[in-house]
Amino acid sequence: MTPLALVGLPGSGKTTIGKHLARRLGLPFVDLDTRIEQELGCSIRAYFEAQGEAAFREVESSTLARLAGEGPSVLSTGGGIVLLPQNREVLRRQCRVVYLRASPEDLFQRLRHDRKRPLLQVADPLERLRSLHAQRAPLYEEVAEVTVEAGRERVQPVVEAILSQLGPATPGA
Ligand SMILES: Nc1ncnc2c1ncn2[C@@H]1O[C@H](COP(=O)(O)OP(=O)(O)O)[C@@H](O)[C@H]1O
Ligand SMILES: O=C(O)C1=C[C@@H](OP(=O)(O)O)[C@@H](O)[C@H](O)C1
Ligand SMILES: [Mg+2]
Repeated sequence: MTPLALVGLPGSGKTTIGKHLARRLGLPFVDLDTRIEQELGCSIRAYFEAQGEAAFREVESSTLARLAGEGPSVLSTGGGIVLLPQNREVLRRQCRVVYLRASPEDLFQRLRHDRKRPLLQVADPLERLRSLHAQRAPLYEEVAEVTVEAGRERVQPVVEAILSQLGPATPGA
């Protein structure tokens, strides 16, 4: 059985929804960013600031490749996981992928006071979210088997929408 991977922009709920979904399916929950932080021994924001984004992407890519081969789980990724082609290949071939779709405006409302996300620590985070959305939405769509609206719905209805769209072949169901 393959991992169920959640993709989407920062704040779309990958970590939050992933925990609920894993509990519902009786599967282990793995948050890629948390795993990376444990392995690096520092926060992603600190690593970004010290080593730069390219170094983070390398660590992220090798961690994804390893976790995707570890068996069934709900795997919450980071928002930039789709940037490298090799990650898209791993997601397409080795995972069932759910895209949590949300508008930059809704995400800005959620994240305006959040200080953990390095890419949003800029003068105009809404503009940054708009440009991340323009760049990444086609990439999320390219890897996703299922897309659910996650910007305005509460957590539980998003979980139900995912389960009903994935259907009976859902791992662990
Ligand atoms: N469907 C939702 N409705 C309301 N708040 C949400 C929803 N999904 C996530 N949140 C909140 O938004 C913030 C970002 O969620 P998070 O799960 O960290 O997103 P991601 O992992 O995609 O960056 C958290 O404070 C979380 O509680
Ligand atoms: O969008 C991105 O490029 C990133 C999103 C973050 O995860 P979330 O999507 O959970 O915020 C984290 O992986 C890192 O800060 C980079
Ligand atoms: Mg997250």
